[in-house]
Amino acid sequence: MITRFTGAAPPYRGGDPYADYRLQDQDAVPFTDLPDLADRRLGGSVVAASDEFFAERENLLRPERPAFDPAAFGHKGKVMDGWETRRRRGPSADRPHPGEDDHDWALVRLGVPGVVHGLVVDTAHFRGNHPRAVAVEGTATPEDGASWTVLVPRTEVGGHAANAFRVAVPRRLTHLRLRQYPDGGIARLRAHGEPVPDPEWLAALGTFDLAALENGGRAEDASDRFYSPPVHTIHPGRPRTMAEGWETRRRRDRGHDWLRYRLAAQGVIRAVEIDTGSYKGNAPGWAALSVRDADGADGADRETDPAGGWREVLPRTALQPDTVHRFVLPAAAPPATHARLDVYPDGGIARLRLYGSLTPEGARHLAGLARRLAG
Ligand SMILES: NC(=O)NC(NC(N)=O)C(=O)[O-]
Repeated sequence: MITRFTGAAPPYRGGDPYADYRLQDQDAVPFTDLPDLADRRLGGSVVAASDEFFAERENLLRPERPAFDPAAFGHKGKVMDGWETRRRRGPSADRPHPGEDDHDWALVRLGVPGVVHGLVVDTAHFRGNHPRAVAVEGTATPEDGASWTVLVPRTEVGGHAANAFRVAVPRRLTHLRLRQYPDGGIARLRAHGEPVPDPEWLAALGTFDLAALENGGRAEDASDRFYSPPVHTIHPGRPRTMAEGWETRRRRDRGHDWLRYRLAAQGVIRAVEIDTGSYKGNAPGWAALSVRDADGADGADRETDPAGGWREVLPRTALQPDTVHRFVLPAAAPPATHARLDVYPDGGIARLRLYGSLTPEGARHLAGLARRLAG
């Protein structure tokens, strides 16, 4: 466990409900840079729960920060932005307390299967009604009789806190089981990790988006994360608002902003879609795309190459606001494992789609990875 919070938080006394929220220094939770594989926007779902009397299980995967309205009460009690079960009782008048192992559970299907490196069990706003302890298991075979691997053993947690756990289980998981002892409320569950695509599916598709998170792509880094994170650009679908893309702050220097991606595996990009959807007064003026092959023979020359191994495949090109731009790349585009989008001078990018196919080397790499992580 990374954070060490236990016990209840003080009752809410008015003012900012986050003023006394317990979150250790973000730097102590390094895995939150990795995408949340359970994110609802990626298709994550809470498919079942033992109980959800006070608050619905689906709240667990909502992407936004949990909200608290002190005045909101419904027919079932205080309206809570999380998953909250009723209070458990013992079997009889002389044994009024729940048994030692009594607990509630929720079953989560990840939006994107992959290796989970860290979990956050967020009890925001559950101050006197948070669980005493939690446990999390994972599997890739959720049907009856599935074998579950322990990711987090039963551990005491605190109320109104970000309870963070490092996970060291090198397996491709599709489902998680969250247990709370003996009952209570959990606002959010975040499962940060690396997506691991199904190589058979990608082979059947042939040509697909090599950058998409659901296909195993990653937004590795970006020049700016002021308004929104770079991972948004490889989410599925089109964004409905500016908040669902990647937007930089206004630059006041002579530089420019950029996004760097790791592709699903070594592949050849043939068609590029740059979407400035919703960015109307703040779309970049121009964009250029470069690729690099970290697996290829030219890797050795990278140290001496002034471009660091990057090859431009789309020269600096004007962009329109709120538009999907499509570019067909020259037939001779080089194989690549990474891509970089430079935007000039700053602005918002809603989505980047890099359609292409795996090289035989890339396909072999993904098949080997899936085999090793099948466990
Ligand atoms: N004030 C509460 O939150 N009480 C109860 N919970 C809800 N949601 O009403 C409870 O028993 O935990």
